[in-house]
Amino acid sequence: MSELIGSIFSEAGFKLSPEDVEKFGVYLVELKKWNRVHNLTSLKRDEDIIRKHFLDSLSLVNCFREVNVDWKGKSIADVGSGAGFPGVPLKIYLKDVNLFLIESVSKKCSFLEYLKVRLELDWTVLCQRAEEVDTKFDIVVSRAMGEFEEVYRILERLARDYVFVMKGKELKSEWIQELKYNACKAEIKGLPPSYILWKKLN
Ligand SMILES: C[S@@+](CC[C@H](N)C(=O)[O-])C[C@H]1O[C@@H](n2cnc3c(N)ncnc32)[C@H](O)[C@@H]1O
Repeated sequence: MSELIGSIFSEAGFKLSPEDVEKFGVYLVELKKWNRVHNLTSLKRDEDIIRKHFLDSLSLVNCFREVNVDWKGKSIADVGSGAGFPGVPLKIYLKDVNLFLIESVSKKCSFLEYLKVRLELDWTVLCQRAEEVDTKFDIVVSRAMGEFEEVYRILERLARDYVFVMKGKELKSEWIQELKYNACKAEIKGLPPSYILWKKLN
């Protein structure tokens, strides 16, 4: 298992420490265990979970680098985090970020609270609808929370500096021209190319 995790990440250019590999291993085991009772992910195979959830979440790191985002010590909110994507892989890899996971479904919040203890990491779970959160965060990230046209305002209201939305393969010109978003093209070995929309607010 550790070998598979290490090799998938290193092939894609992410060097993980043995501790990080172990944390991703525990995450995988717990996700599959909880998935037997709660529907947290439709993916069943280890390799699919590692690539499509863990590695895909880290495509944000490449976009942060491309945009020159200084994430160290910053607050990052993952909105509609579900089983922790992309926030938890970001926390494992970046470490020095103050992570908030916003998720409205209580069984998913319970998983995120449990996972924090199992991984011996620190983050805050805000178990409520994002529309009801009245704090601002330096960086707001989100994956698969809903239609872009419906979520971008919710995300921008929560962000002090940046919004990053993982959009997959879809990119509409109006998001760039009318809503003034920019796009990173994530090309990570082992994953189909995908877009991350981003906007600097200040
Ligand atoms: C399709 S899942 C994606 C989960 C995760 N981001 C991922 O990429 O695997 C969408 C998640 O967003 C949550 N969600 C949707 N709208 C929300 C809102 N307004 N506030 C908080 N959570 C929301 C849902 O409960 C669900 O867990």
